Amino acid sequence: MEQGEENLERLLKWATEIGVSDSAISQQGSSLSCLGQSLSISYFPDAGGRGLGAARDIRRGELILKVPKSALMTRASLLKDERLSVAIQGHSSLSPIQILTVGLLYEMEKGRSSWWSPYLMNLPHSYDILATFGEFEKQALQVDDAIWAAEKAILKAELDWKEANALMKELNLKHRLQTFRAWLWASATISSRTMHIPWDEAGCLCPVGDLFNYAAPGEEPSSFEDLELQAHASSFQATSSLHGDTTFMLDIEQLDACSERLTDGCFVEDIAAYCFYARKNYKKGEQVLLCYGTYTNLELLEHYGFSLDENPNEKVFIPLEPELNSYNSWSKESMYIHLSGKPSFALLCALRLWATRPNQRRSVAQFAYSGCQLSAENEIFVMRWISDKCNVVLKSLPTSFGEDCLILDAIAKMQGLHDPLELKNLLASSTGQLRSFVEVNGLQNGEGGAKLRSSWKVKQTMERWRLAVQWRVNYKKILVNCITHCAEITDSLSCQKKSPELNIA
Ligand SMILES: C[S@@+](CC[C@H](N)C(=O)[O-])C[C@H]1O[C@@H](n2cnc3c(N)ncnc32)[C@H](O)[C@@H]1O
Repeated sequence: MEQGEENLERLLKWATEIGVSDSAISQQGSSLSCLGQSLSISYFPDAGGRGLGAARDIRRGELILKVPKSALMTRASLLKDERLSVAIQGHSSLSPIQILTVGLLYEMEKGRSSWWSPYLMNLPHSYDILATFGEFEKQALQVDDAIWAAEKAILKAELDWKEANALMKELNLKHRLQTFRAWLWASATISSRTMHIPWDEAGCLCPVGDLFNYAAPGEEPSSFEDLELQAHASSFQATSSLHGDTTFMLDIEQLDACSERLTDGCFVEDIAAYCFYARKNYKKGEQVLLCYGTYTNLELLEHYGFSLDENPNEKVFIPLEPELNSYNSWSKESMYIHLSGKPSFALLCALRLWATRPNQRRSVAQFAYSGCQLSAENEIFVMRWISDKCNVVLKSLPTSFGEDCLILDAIAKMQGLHDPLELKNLLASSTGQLRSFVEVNGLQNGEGGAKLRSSWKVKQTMERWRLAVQWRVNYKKILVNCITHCAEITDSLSCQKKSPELNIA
């Protein structure tokens, strides 16, 4: 058996002993594995890698996993260690997340003697959140807002680490656990894996529960989603009561308590356990996904180290005239382009009003705010204005959408090639941004292919570079879609204007 498999087996055995269960019927200690009834660990190459699959057909709203409070790694559970607890008292300025981060490193130091060791040894060895990006990957984001987000994330991580240095020294952590690299690992673990708990803003690490990969919530308002889920949950409550097992209920208050993070998992006070509920029906073998919250791709990259090609919550902001804000009460955050390329409701309203003669604005404001077109001329002006802005943004970036798609293909090819000779030839023939990657990573000599294949660091840089290019491809795709959308509207309105009986102006 491979080391990875052995480690997973150890995790499942330990989790079973401490009461983690994917079965609605409590079977602490009586089952060989805490999984197998509803879920099983599988590998999903296109959606998060290691994750949890349905071990049977699952109905929406069903409780699929329960992790007792005693298994959660929280600040409170870590601070049961007296040495840590005493040391922390002298560092009251550290934030809850900094304390959880130090606590995690402190447990890592304990190695096999840590109570959480079966869990800790199954954590990823490295992460790709924005704070881990080097200069090359950061610049590969191309868009100022994204580069700033990366810079901010890196500076924040450095500052947090420096502030926690004294405590780590006092705890006498091994040198390698006191490095910025180790800090990045621990803070990325916390950023990408913690779940909300009502009693601690730092959240908790939830063994087994943190194996669920992410699915974005749809476009429907979350309150509607919640209501639907609540309705289903009440029927689940009735069913489970029939079995005389009232512990497996998800009531409305508990559901409301599910917060920004894993919104379909929440801590249920009555049974003192973290509970996970299926957000839709699943067929046996399908990956069971969880919604960690509503995130744009940049936010996903920042906190979780991945982005989605089809993220319904993606937003692309285009530069707006400063005076635009004085004509409306929409916030800047509400004026953006959707995944589909369509302008947001607020952006359209604001621009329609802004494009109206000042002395007419008052009289048409009501129409504009209800989302109506004001006239064909007005709409055509607005569409052309948006389209021009999108074009300006696209042209200001160093590479085009088409070039980026080719770069992504080339990266995929490099990541998939295993023959050093083929890799060497590919590297030798590289041009443009691929050439820059080759040079920055010292791959230009004859050994480049072998280095690319064997160096963990180069592979990591390439994966982060891929993530940056993938992010900007999706960003540009939305701008391209928006230009197409604007052209379609403009064309159709121009045609209508030419036929007087259809003129809507
Ligand atoms: C809570 S963990 C999920 C389990 C994780 N795959 C593992 O092997 O431990 C969250 C991490 O999984 C990965 N992930 C989750 N959902 C994903 C998705 N839809 N696409 C790509 N990566 C995803 C990201 O690396 C993210 O930081």
